[in-house]
Amino acid sequence: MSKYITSSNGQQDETDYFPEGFVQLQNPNIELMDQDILYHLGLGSESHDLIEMFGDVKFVCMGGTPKRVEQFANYIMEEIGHKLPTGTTLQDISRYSYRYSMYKVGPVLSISHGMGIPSVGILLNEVVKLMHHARVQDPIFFRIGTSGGIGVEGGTVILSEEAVNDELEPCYELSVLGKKVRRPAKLDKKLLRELKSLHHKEDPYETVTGKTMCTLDFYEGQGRLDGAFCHFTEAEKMDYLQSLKKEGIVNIEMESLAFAALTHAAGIRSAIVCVSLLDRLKGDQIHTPKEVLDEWQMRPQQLVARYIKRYLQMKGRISFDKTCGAFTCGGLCSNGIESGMCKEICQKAG
Ligand SMILES: O=P(O)(O)O[C@H]1O[C@H](CO)[C@@H](O)[C@H]1O
Ligand SMILES: O=c1cc[nH]c(=O)[nH]1
Repeated sequence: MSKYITSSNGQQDETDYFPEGFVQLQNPNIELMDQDILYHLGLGSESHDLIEMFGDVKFVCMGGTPKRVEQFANYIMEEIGHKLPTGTTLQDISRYSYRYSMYKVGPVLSISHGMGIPSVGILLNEVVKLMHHARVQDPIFFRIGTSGGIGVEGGTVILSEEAVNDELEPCYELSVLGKKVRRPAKLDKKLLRELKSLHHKEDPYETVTGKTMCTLDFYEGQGRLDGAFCHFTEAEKMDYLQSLKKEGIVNIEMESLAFAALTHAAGIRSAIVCVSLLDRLKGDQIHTPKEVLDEWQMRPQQLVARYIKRYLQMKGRISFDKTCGAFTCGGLCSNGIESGMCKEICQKAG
């Protein structure tokens, strides 16, 4: 029988947020090991000084392809005005793993996760351990992805409220020692609101929120008629997609369940920002020209970059008021900026 993982306080679906904000592992074995080899990242806790290399990380941004995460690394470098040491260029830190690509730009890590739950699941195990070994405090994870919209035009940016499986449950199921273990696939609600508030009226596209369905396949698994295998009719497909729409599903992709569940289980705040590549109620094949798709894929990156920039700007403006003995954010808190963000920075500064 399936069961929910329970946290140490015995609650069914809550994870503990550890006091100092360090990422804790829910695995006592790791501390007993002489070294921890992060095999798929090409890193290790003894072979590399992980605190020195990654201790200042605040944001971990993930996307499916090596190209996208390299592009995001270059883009965020421009946006936050990060300068590389003279004579150096951006390097793929995980290049010798031949699995994933990872770039570091100041407090931002940009990492490719490949396609599907197994690939993102393996990566998350190692990145969560990396955060732990590097003693990173309160990291925020983003998935910057693509998806098929349901009643949502191509080019629309979609913020996931929750990730659901194909039975529409917000639940990631994994077989552990032959038994099904279920973990709640929860995303951070406040982060979602903050991201939503960063959509600009002038943006030439819509930003919508809703449930994201995560599947194990791109073709039959997403009700496509154009795979190598198909034993259902167009009418059956349309009935199915319309039923998803009625349930509040706005897009379909292939990593959100594991991403939401594993970040939540690790006590890490996370959000998923995808662009829709097409409206699945209108077709299956992606006809849009490559240059247009490339521009669309920048849209989730822009939103996440706005969040990161604002966070860093606000952090830079925190000062200590000697008169009242409190940290102030240059008046930002009272100027309509999402107060949660200020509070988090203030608390950390304090
Ligand atoms: O665009 P990314 O982030 O790779 O993700 C989406 O694209 C892939 C399918 O083309 C799946 O992995 C799906 O989740
Ligand atoms: O339809 C789509 C488009 C991108 N990614 C998916 O998983 N499905």
